[in-house]
Amino acid sequence: MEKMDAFPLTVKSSEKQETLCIFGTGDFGRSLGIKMLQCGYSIIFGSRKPQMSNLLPKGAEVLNYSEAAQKSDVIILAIHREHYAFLTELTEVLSEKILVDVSNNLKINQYPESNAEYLAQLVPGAHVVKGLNTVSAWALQSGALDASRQVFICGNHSKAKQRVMDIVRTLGLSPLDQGSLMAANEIENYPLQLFPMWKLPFCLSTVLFTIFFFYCVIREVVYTYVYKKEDASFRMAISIPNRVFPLIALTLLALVYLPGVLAAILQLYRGTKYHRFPDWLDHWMLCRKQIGLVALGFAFLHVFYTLVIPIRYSVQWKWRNITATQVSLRKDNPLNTTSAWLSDSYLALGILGFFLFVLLGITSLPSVSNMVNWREFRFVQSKLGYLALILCTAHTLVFGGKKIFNPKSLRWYLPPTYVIALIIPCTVLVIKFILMLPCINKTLTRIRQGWERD
Ligand SMILES: Cc1cc2nc3c(=O)[nH]c(=O)nc-3n(C[C@H](O)[C@H](O)[C@H](O)COP(=O)(O)OP(=O)(O)OC[C@H]3O[C@@H](n4cnc5c(N)ncnc54)[C@H](O)[C@@H]3O)c2cc1C
Ligand SMILES: NC(=O)C1=CN([C@@H]2O[C@H](COP(=O)(O)OP(=O)(O)OC[C@H]3O[C@@H](n4cnc5c(N)ncnc54)[C@H](OP(=O)(O)O)[C@@H]3O)[C@@H](O)[C@H]2O)C=CC1
Ligand code: HEM
Ligand SMILES: [Fe+3]
Repeated sequence: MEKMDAFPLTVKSSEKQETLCIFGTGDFGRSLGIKMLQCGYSIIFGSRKPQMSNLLPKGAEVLNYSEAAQKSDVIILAIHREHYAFLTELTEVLSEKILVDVSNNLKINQYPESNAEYLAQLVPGAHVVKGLNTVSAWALQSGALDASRQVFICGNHSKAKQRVMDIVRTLGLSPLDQGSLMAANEIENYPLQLFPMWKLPFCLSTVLFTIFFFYCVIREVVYTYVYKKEDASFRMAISIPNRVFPLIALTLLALVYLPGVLAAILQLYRGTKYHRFPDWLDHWMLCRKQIGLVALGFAFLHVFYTLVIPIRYSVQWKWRNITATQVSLRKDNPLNTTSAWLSDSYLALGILGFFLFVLLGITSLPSVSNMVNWREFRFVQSKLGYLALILCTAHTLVFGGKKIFNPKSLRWYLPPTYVIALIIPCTVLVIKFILMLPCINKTLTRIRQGWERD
C-alpha cells in the first residue's frame, strides 16, 4: 500500500522538473530562484559573469545569458530596464520564447512607454508577459507574504500568459489576469502608489485638525487669559481635542454624502447622466469609503474622550466647588426637567448615531460585505448612512440648543465649534431633502435610468 501511495507522487514531482531561466543574479533573481527551486522547478541563471556569481542557491546552474536562454522557453528578466539594451544581441535565441518582465521604476510614469512594452519592441520575436513586479524579493525569501498574494499579469499572447500564471500559482501566489500588454503601465505604477485613496481624507483631517485646534486655543485659552487672567492651557489635552475630533467626524461624515448630492445636481442641470463628472468629483466619489472610515476613527476618539469627563480632576473640582457654594449659601437647586430632557436627548442621539456609524464601518469589511447583496449593501451605506448623519447632526444641534443663535457665545466674533460643525451637515441634509421632493426626484430617477432632456 505504501508503495502505491508513493508512486503517483514521484511521478508528479519528476513531471514537474520544468526548467526555468532567470536572467540576472541580483537580489530579486536570487530570491525568485530559491523560491522556484523549493517549488520543484530546476533553475538556470543567466549572468554577465557566470564564474563570479556566488551566493546563488544550491542546485541552480549559472551560464552566460545566451547559453542560459537556450535551456528554457520561459525566461524571467530580473534586470533593471536601464540594462535591457544587451537583449537586442540575443533576439535570435529569444525568438518565440516567453519573456517575463518583472521590473519596476522609481517614479510613476518615468518613461513614455511601460517597461514591458519597451521590452516587446526590443525583442519583437518574443512573447512578453508582465508580472511579479508587485512581490518583493524580501517577501519571497522570508516566506512572509502577508501583504498580498495577488500578482497582476498581462500580455498579448494568451498561451504565454497562461504558462506564466501556472508558474505563479505553483509559487503559492494568486495570479490576476489584467488583459493585454496595454495594462502594463498600470501594473508598473501599482507598487509605486502609497495609499492613493487615503491621501485625501488624511490631508483633509490634518488640515482641519490644525486649523480648529488653534481656533479653539484662541477662543478658550488666549481669550480666557486676556479677559479673565486665568490659565486654561490644560484644556489643550482633553477639552479642546474633544471639540475638534467630533467636529472633524461630523464634517467628514457630511463630506461622504456631499458628492452624491453634487452629482445629482450636476445630472439635473445637464439633463443627462452620460457626461463625465469633473475629475475632482470623480476622485471624491471614489474615496468616500476612506473618508467615512477616517470619520469613524474620529467619532471613536470623541466617544472615548467623552467617557473620561467624569474622572477628570478639573471637572471634579468644579462640581465640588458648586456643591460647597450651594451648601454654604443654603441654596437649593431643584431639578430642571427641560434641561434633563435636552441633556438626555442629545446623548441618546449621539449614541444612536454612533451605533449606525459603527454599523456602516462593519459592513465595509470585505468579509461582511461579501455576505450581503448589492441592494442590501446600498441600503446600509446610503439609507442608514443618511440616518447616521441626521442623528449626529441632531446630537450636535440639541447639544448647542439655544446657545447656537446667542451672540453672547461669540468670542472675538468667533462662533463656538459646534456652530461650525453644523454648517456642512445641515447644507447636505437640506439639499438632499430638496432632491427628494417628488417632482425633482422623478426627473432625477428618469435621468439615472438613461432618459435625456432634449
Ligand atoms: C463608516 C463608513 C464606511 C463606509 N464604507 C464604504 C464602503 O465600504 N464602500 C463604499 O462604497 N462606500 C462606503 N462608505 C461611503 C458611503 O456610505 C457610500 O459611498 C454611500 O453609498 C454614499 O451614499 P449616497 O446616497 O450618497 O450614494 P450615491 O452613490 O451618491 O447614490 C445616490 C443615489 O443615486 C443612485 N445613483 C448614483 N449614481 C447612479 C447612476 N450612475 N445611475 C443610476 N443611479 C445612480 C443610487 O442608487 C442612490 O440611490 C462608507 C461610509 C462610512 C461613513
Ligand atoms: N528587489 C526587489 O524586491 C524587486 C525587484 N524587481 C525588479 O527586478 C529587477 C531586478 O531587481 P534587483 O534584483 O533588485 O536588482 P539588482 O541590481 O540586485 O540586480 C540586477 C541584475 O541585473 C543584471 N544585469 C544585467 N545587465 C546589467 C548591467 N548592464 N548592469 C548592471 N546589472 C546588470 C545583473 O546580474 P549579473 O551580474 O548576473 O549579470 C544584476 O545582478 C528590476 O527590474 C526590479 O525592478 C521587482 C520586484 C521586486
Ligand atoms: C456614544 C456616542 C456619543 C456620546 C456619548 C457623545 C457625547 C457628547 C458630549 C458629552 C458632548 C459635549 C462635549 C462637551 O461638553 O464639550 C458632545 C458634543 C459633540 N458631539 Fe458627541 N457624542 C457621541 C457621538 C457623537 C458622534 C457619532 C458625533 C458625530 C459624528 C458627535 C458629534 C459631536 C459634536 C460635533 C459635538 C460638539 C462639540 C463641540 O463643539 O463642543 N458625537 N458629544
Ligand atoms: Fe508564438
